[in-house]
Amino acid sequence: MQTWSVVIPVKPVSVGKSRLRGAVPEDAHERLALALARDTVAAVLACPEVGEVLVVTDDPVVAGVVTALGARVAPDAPAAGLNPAIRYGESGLPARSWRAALTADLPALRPEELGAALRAASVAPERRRFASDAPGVGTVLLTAPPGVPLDPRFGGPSAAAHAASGAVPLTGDWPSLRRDVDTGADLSAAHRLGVGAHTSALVAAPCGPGSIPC
Ligand SMILES: Nc1nc2c(ncn2[C@@H]2O[C@H](COP(=O)(O)OP(=O)(O)OP(=O)(O)O)[C@@H](O)[C@H]2O)c(=O)[nH]1
Ligand SMILES: C=C(OP(=O)(O)O)C(=O)O
Repeated sequence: MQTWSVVIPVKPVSVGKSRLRGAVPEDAHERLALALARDTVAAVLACPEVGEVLVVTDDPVVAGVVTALGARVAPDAPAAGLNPAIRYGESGLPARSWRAALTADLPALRPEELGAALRAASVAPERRRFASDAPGVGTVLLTAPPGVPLDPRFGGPSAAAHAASGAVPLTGDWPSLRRDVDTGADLSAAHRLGVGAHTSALVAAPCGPGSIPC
């Protein structure tokens, strides 16, 4: 079994997850953004295939929470957006490691599904691999074998961008891995799959009074 080093970029919660604003009361938005990242990082650290997690963030609260979970933290030194943050994080990983980048908005992530995706990424073809999000438009996971740069193309229709750059899609049935949360509807879908403890604590049961949208 390969052991993976995983980079997770996290935007400061004061500005992150802007498309999700309104899904919970305004005064809970930043706590929700923090909870999404916290549940994601906890699931990644619980995955036996993962040897280390490096979170790239300028948010001191996120940094404190993920450090307590067992992740390493690097500042977002480039301050130039998501892909530069991932490249910067990658530069801090062991040179000959199997590497992955994962978004921090996967609150339903199950460690066994991430592990299955990483195992699939470590067999032939030993190339850059990616897992698209549930709609098949974005990307949740990008991987590279030792010696091959991740060369991330996250943002917008990134599944097509990763494929065009030569990365090979991972085709497994991993609903919790593919369920990123950008909108209230995504949050409802994640809640139906079963979210981690911190997200769960902030999200009422779907379809009830005062609940997130169904
Ligand atoms: N360190 C860092 N992480 C980023 C940056 N931009 C996005 N991310 C992270 O990259 C992942 C995917 O980004 P999005 O899903 O678009 O998240 P977002 O930018 O917070 O969401 P919106 O404001 O709704 O666009 C999330 O884990 C974000 O926290 C950045 O400039 N720096
Ligand atoms: C950054 C990405 O995520 P989102 O769909 O949240 O913009 C992406 O899919 O490349």
